[in-house]
Amino acid sequence: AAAAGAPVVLWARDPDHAREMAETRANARHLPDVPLATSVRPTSALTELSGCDAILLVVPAQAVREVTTALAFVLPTHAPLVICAKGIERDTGFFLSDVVADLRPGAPVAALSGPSFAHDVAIGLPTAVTLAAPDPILAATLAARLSGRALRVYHSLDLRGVEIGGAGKNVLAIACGAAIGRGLGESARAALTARGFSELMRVARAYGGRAETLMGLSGLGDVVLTCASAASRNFAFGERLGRGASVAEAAGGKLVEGAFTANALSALARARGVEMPIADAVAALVAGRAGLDETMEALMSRPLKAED
Ligand SMILES: NC(=O)C1=CN([C@@H]2O[C@H](COP(=O)(O)OP(=O)(O)OC[C@H]3O[C@@H](n4cnc5c(N)ncnc54)[C@H](O)[C@@H]3O)[C@@H](O)[C@H]2O)C=CC1
Ligand SMILES: O=C(CO)COP(=O)(O)O
Repeated sequence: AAAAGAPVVLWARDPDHAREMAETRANARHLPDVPLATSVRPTSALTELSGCDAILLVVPAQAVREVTTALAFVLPTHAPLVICAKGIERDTGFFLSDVVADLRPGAPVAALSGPSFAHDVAIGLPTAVTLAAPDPILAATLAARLSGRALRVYHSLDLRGVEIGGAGKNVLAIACGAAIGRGLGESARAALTARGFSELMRVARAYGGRAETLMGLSGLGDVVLTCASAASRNFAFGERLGRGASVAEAAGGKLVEGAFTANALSALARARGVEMPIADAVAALVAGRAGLDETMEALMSRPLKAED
């Protein structure tokens, strides 16, 4: 937002962290080598967001409810909340836009998603993402306001499709990481990526998402990035599981969204009669219900079928 020329209030819940960022003009905990733009003002006072005309919600998916509840008290109802988290609420199986809509009835909601490692965006490497909102004017306006020389933001009306692509690709990345970590090879990774993507297409269709959205940046684009790169926390988590680490060791204290989302995604699919064997396998692996070798064997011994 700052690179696109907007004045930005950067809220963090930890007062020490906000103070440190204001003093050092950097975020030593998350992006240590990137200076904060002069137009970014860190704070830990939520009330300072009350004058903002849009909010980018960049907290873990499982914290969206808590933070939106607090925000609902300070934001005017016309201010759009743009969900940047990628996941599904674990305890309820809710899509994040439904969590937000419940807490801020009638207020505008959008989602920003796509292949974009935070560090790449922060240092101004070329990146393209999708911003979706059911209101076409809101989607186009927000996309234009966030776009800059390095970040290209496409707009879309398909909020559901964008959410499912972003949440689902993290689950697939864990599967791909596990295959690589276990030494199953690049062909296995390609097979998991392609068959996993077809699972995402099926579940998205069942929940009203458009195939075109899944084929775009927020679906295929992010699947390609996250399933192929060891810089992805989800992929790296899977890779460590594949090498024999426990779930806790494999996470290494980092946020692994796919580990929280896998079971919820698999349950959403089941509820609409959609088959997602790869997502089911990741859910079982993460919950400790199955080992990697038996999981791979089960996937490989499924009945042969036509490719869909
Ligand atoms: N890091 C990346 O490259 C990208 C991340 N995302 C998504 O953004 C979301 C956040 O991820 P990151 O920023 O990378 O995670 P992170 O772990 O680097 O940072 C999360 C931040 O949220 C704060 N936080 C956690 N729980 C909170 C709560 N209950 N209330 C207030 N603040 C809370 C943490 O203190 C931390 O500062 C995730 O859903 C992720 O999938 C999306 C695209 C790229
Ligand atoms: O969403 C991302 C890139 O688009 C970041 O992926 P990880 O959370 O796996 O690091």
